[in-house]
Amino acid sequence: MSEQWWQEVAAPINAAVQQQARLRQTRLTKPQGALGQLERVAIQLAGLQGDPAPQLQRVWISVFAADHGVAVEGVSTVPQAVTGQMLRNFANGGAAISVMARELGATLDLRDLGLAVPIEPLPGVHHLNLAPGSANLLHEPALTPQLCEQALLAGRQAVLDAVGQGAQLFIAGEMGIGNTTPACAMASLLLERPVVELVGPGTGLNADGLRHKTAVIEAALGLHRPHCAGPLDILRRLGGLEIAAITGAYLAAAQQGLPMLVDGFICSTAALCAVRLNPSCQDWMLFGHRSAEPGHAAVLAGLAGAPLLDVGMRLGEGTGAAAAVPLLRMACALHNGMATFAEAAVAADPTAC
Ligand SMILES: Cc1cc2ncn([C@H]3O[C@H](COP(=O)(O)O)[C@@H](O)[C@H]3O)c2cc1C
Ligand SMILES: O=C(O)c1cccnc1
Repeated sequence: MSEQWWQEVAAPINAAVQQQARLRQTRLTKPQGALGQLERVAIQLAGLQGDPAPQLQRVWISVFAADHGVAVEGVSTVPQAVTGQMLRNFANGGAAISVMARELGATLDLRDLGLAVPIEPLPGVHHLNLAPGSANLLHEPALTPQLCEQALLAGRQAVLDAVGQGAQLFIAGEMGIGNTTPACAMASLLLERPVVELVGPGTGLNADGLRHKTAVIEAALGLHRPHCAGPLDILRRLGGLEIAAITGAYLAAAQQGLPMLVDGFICSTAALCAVRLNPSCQDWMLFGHRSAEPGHAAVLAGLAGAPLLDVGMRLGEGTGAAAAVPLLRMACALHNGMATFAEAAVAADPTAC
């Protein structure tokens, strides 16, 4: 493997199959474009899967958990111990993403990159324990170059495991108390937008809390901005273990030819970083929802991403992506199962005019 594996170009899209799917959509018994985004995503999935009849039976969800040193600055409403407690909840089946994975018949894969408050080993969870969370980005880089590299590779490994199990769609989720702070800091530098336009309440900060969080992020940017020459510096200095792992996962998914459905603000910021590191991975991304976290809209715009849902969710864990899977499955079923004008003997074929 080359030193910078993430720069290897993404898998090619099957343009011929995509064109075939586009043509089929014009022949199905409906006015042109009447199924809106459902048409667009079915065509996209056909091209990505290289299959004129795209399928989404096997969905894989990897949730990456890690703590953040900056949490000690009071940028979240809850203590760091909640990261590990929620990981246990994921494993025990009680978290939102656990329920959604069951409902979807999806694989729920859990990866612990490093917690500040250790928990007992959980059966079925990959405890990587790279570090006891990231360092406090208010005072120093969140990650060392070595940790950043290890976290990127951990994300890649999750994708390789998903591919090995025959996954047809990859969803990344995150759990890390305080992680809307690093995500906001990264988004501010990646998009060159002021912090105030991107910062949000995360778990539910009030106005005072939001002002404090904004000041912390601005101070951190003052420290790191002069040292950030590109997306890798931004990831390493301002990100965190799970954000780097998700970035690595997205890069690897595109390289492996595995379509991915991106979640909310934090995952989308990792997606933006992945696209800045390797623009070829963008074609493999679909976007599940627009989170209520205010900065998400700007990050999506930076990715030219059209989210399928906008239902006021702001949880993370991969839940906004998981919520969109039934809609994607519906899009595939319509694409594969509807009759054409010729088959149904419907004389309203717009392509015949
Ligand atoms: C019980 C609980 C479950 C969660 N699941 C995801 N998050 C979400 O909230 C955190 C980010 O918000 P902030 O930056 O304000 O800490 C992340 O862990 C994210 O996944 C949760 C947060 C809580 C409290
Ligand atoms: O959009 C997200 O990913 C999000 C928003 C708030 C808290 N945690 C995650």
